[in-house]
Amino acid sequence: MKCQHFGLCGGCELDLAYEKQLESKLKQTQQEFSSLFSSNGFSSANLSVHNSVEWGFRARAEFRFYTEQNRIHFAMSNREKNHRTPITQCPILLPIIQKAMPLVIESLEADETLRTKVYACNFLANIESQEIIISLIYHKRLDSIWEQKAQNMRDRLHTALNATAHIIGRAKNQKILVGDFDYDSCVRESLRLFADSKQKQNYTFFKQESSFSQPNPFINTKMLEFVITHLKALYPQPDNDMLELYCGGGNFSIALSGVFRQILATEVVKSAISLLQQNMEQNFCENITPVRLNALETQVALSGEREFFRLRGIDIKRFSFDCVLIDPPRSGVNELKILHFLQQFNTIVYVSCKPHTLLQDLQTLIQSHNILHFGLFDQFPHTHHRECIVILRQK
Ligand SMILES: C[S@@+](CC[C@H](N)C(=O)[O-])C[C@H]1O[C@@H](n2cnc3c(N)ncnc32)[C@H](O)[C@@H]1O
Repeated sequence: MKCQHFGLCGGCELDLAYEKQLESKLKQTQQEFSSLFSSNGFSSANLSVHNSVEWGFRARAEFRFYTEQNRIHFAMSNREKNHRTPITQCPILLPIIQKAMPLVIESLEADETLRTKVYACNFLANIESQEIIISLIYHKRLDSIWEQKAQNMRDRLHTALNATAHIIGRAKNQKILVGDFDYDSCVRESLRLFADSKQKQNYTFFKQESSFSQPNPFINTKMLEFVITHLKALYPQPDNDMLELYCGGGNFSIALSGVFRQILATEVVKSAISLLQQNMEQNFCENITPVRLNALETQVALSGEREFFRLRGIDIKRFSFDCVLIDPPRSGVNELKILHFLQQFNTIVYVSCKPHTLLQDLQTLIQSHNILHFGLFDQFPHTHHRECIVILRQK
């Protein structure tokens, strides 16, 4: 293992050659889903596996600080014990985050205002390693002196990293932005899909410090390509409409806007909906309608069970949905009413970060649908985590 903190920090778990890790994830998935596959007539040999870059892939990181003999360190908790391990490097992070880590420590050690009562630090960077947000979180009120010091720190980081650096100071009921953000608390990422082919799809996507964003941008590119490729085969012309639940800032919505005539994208978090609106504007996507509704509310609204003020001005009847895409949190859909609603669509795309809940939800969905494609994506090498995308079609 390349990392000196392996076994002490609670992050990585697998100390195996990368090919062996993929093999074992594939085997485990085939075993767990074998009876579901056979009852649905899907051959597990058709399960596709998508590898990640092995190191330098993670665009988000969260650390605590740990002070020992007047020296400040990044820290991670050990999985079993409630013990903080000092971290000096982390090779799974994007190169710009790895480069920024010792510079952050240097800045804190050199300045008492920045160092006092700081207890955590989050990083968010873009795939190109050209832009980074460093969030410093405090147990104290931040004042103008802190802001000036943070500005100096940002200028130093900017030069040392040869990249755009921003600092966010957070404390109770307080958030101070230090940097020239293009959009509130966001980094700008250039997505290059199908880079080696004629159907290149390049666009810009904003990722926000406080909202969900895909942690491994290399795997995210592969996930988007997988979904676009298979949906384009089902929908060669943009004549159909798609409903999306759990859309976040529009990672899938923006990528799929060329495949569909219209997309209705729903999500529970208000700031994620604003982020999606910003991403639509940035990419001139006029065929996406974002609405803040949770998954159950979406089902209730579209089934005509109740009217929502949040849907005022939106003519639901103008949509003719054929496809639904869902990307729920780890708990899955886990609601029979929503699963039955999903069964009304010809195509279901299920993006899952937890095979266990995916398996549970699929038990219902395969009663009406056949599995066409099943992709396993290695979002987090060196851990047991498995990300799956399943595309189902009505029987
Ligand atoms: C795994 S993220 C996926 C986001 C997006 N598809 C992406 O790729 O970035 C799950 C999203 O579901 C949202 N969410 C969580 N519970 C929800 C619910 N009950 N109804 C709707 N959205 C929900 C979260 O806010 C989050 O944005």
